[in-house]
Amino acid sequence: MVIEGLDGAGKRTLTDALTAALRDAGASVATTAFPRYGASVHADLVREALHGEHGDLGESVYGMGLLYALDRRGAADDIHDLIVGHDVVLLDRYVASNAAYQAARLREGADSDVVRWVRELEIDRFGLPVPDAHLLLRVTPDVAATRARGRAEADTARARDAFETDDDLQSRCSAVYDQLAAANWLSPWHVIDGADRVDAVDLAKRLLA
Ligand SMILES: Nc1ncnc2c1ncn2[C@@H]1O[C@H](COP(=O)(O)OP(=O)(O)OP(=O)(O)O)[C@@H](O)[C@H]1O
Ligand SMILES: Cc1cn([C@H]2C[C@H](O)[C@@H](COP(=O)(O)O)O2)c(=O)[nH]c1=O
Repeated sequence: MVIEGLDGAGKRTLTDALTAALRDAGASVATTAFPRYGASVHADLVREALHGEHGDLGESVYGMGLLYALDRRGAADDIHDLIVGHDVVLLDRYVASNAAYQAARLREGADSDVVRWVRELEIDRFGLPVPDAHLLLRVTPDVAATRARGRAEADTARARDAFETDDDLQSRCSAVYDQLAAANWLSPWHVIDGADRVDAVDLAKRLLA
């Protein structure tokens, strides 16, 4: 199960709450977040590029898309093992993040070459598992930006990066996410209203039903 949404939407917060609720209900749960900052050289290159290092690398849509994909490729065996060993595997961002953000950066939609490229590269060529479902944690770009700003003010180690500070990109990305959800891209998508606190206990019950 993949949790997707804009920067600052609350995915990490929901992942933590849902993990606790699922465990309380008796399920074995594993979680992973992408990019795997601090755990993969490709993810660390991404972070550095999003903070202005490595010349024009951060401007390259396909270059950045490939780095995100290589980060996940390095985790492919681990993800397969987690799926075998747990009732639920929660992924905080996955292949759909790459599709949404890179399409948004190119000012394209869900039906675009870059979205097809992401799928062919990550699923067909790298053999990453196809998720059973996506949860789109939907908030307006304004709400997401406010939350991301608040987080950066509270934690200086979490300074906003080039994608987070680009309001137009976040708006386009929100539109692409809606299109991916409407098309049930890769698997069924469930849209969750993230404007208020999500009831993780209720969500866990529905997921386990
Ligand atoms: N429902 C909510 N209402 C108000 N604030 C929230 C809510 N959910 C999360 N937050 C706060 O918003 C900020 C961003 O949340 P979080 O880190 O979970 O987002 P994220 O989607 O994982 O972000 P990113 O993709 O940028 O890592 C945090 O400070 C968090 O405490
Ligand atoms: C996994 C992934 C992420 N992105 C984008 C989305 C965010 O703006 C940044 C970093 O993610 P974080 O949640 O803020 O840590 O990268 C992407 O474009 N492609 C991906 O595959």
